[in-house]
Amino acid sequence: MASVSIHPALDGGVKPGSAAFTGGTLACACADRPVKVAIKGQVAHNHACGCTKCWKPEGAKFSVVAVTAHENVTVLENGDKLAVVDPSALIQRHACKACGVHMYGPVERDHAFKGLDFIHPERFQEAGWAEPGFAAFVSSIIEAGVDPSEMDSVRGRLRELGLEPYDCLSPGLMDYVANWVAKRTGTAAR
Ligand SMILES: N[C@@H](CCC(=O)N[C@@H](CSCO)C(=O)NCC(=O)O)C(=O)O
Ligand SMILES: [Zn+2]
Ligand SMILES: [Zn+2]
Repeated sequence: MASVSIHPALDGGVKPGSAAFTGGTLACACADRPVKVAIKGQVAHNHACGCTKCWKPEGAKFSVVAVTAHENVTVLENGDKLAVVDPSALIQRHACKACGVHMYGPVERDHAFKGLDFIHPERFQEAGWAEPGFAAFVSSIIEAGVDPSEMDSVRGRLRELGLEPYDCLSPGLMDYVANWVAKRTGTAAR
């Protein structure tokens, strides 16, 4: 039986990134006047995300999403096509109004991720972006309509691809967020 599809860029195996990648240009899916956004440097914390809020290509169960510092993000072309998907969300996802691709999503609110922008490296016109290292918000794919009976095969396939499945973020990132809160409340050990 064919294995369950996770994402078209991952189904054939996770392609390792290149140490020589110094950034590139993200392009939306429009043939006419595509939105282009320059990203300086390699991306960080790349992961597959099963949440309903991240942009996914048609038919994909997961998105591929990473972060970069906001200062590394520059809208190059056709920025007039961008609109914020959900102004009340932590991540201010700027999407192309014509094709729906999310181009960058800054976190501006007081939060552990403030100053970071979420981007979708599969939209880079260049190869070499750092590969995803884990899968986040896996149970959330049920919210998008996946049958709960499929979850064992989804988690099994993610493990086969080397993407450990978590139902929130990875333990390292969850610890980072919790310690940011502990520092705020004065209870942090260090
Ligand atoms: N079950 C919800 C989860 C949505 C969610 O919390 N998403 C995470 C991960 S996005 C990339 O890692 C998050 O941090 N969201 C903040 C935001 O969306 O602003 C669902 O599936 O909708
Ligand atoms: Zn577009
Ligand atoms: Zn997400």
